Amino acid sequence: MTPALTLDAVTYSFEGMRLSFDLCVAPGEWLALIGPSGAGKSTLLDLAAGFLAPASGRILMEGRDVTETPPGERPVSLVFQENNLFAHLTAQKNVALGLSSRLFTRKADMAAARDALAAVGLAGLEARRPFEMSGGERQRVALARAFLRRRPLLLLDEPFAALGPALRVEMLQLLAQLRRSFPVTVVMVTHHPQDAAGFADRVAFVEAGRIVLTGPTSQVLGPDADPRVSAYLGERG
Ligand SMILES: Nc1ncnc2c1ncn2[C@@H]1O[C@H](COP(=O)(O)OP(=O)(O)OP(=O)(O)O)[C@@H](O)[C@H]1O
Repeated sequence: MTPALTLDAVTYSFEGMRLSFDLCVAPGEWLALIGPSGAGKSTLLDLAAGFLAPASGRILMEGRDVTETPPGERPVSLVFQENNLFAHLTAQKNVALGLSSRLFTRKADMAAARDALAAVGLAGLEARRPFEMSGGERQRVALARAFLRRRPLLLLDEPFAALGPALRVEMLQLLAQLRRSFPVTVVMVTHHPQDAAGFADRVAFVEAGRIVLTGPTSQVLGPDADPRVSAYLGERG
C-alpha cells in the first residue's frame, strides 16, 4: 500500500544541529511522535507541512513527491497548540475558512462549517469569537476546520497541550470519533506519552534530530520499553 507520508532521508540543519529523518506512515494510521524537548519533533512536522524546506531528501504524500510543493497545496491539514484562529471572526467563519478564502465565504461553506461545528459538539456557538470560548472549545473549532478540509493527512503539534488531563482525553476521544467518519492519517507530536496510549497505533521516538525507534504504542511505551524511552518516560515522572 502506498504510504500516506514518507520522509526519505530528509535532512535539515539549524546552527549546531543536523536533523535527519526517515519515516513511513501508512494510510489511516495514527502515529505519535514523542521524545525529549529539542529533539526535533516540531521540525519534522514543519518539514512535512512545507514550512521548512529540507536540505536534502524527499517528502512524499500518497506517493507524490511534494518536496517542492508549497504548504497550501499539500494534502494536509494542521492543528497546533496555538490554534491559529482569527480573533475577530466567529467560530463559524473561522471553520468556513478551511474551504473559503477570507475575503469571500460561500454560503455552502458556511453551512458546511455549521455542520462541522455540530460534529465537534459546538452547535449553538457558531457566532462566538475565539476570546468568548474556552481553550477546549477553541481547539474543537480548530479540529472542525481541519476535518472540514477533508485532507488525507492531519498533522497535530501539541494540539491539546494547554488543556488539563481530563480535557485532553476528551479531545483525543473526539479526534478518534471524527476519524470514524473520515479516516484521516494522523501524525501527532505530544509531550504527554500517555496521550498516545489508547489512541495512537504506533509511536516514533525522536532523539537528537533522528527517529531512533518506532513500534506499536503498547510495545514502545510498555514495561519492556527500550532503555532510551524508559529514561525519557522516567524523567517525565
Ligand atoms: N528557528 C530556529 N533556529 C535555530 N534553532 C532552532 C530553531 N527552531 C528549532 N531550533 C532547534 O532545533 C532543535 C529541534 O527543535 P524542535 O522544536 O523541532 O524540537 P522539539 O522536539 O519539537 O522540541 P519541544 O518538545 O521542546 O517542542 C532544537 O535544538 C531547537 O533549539
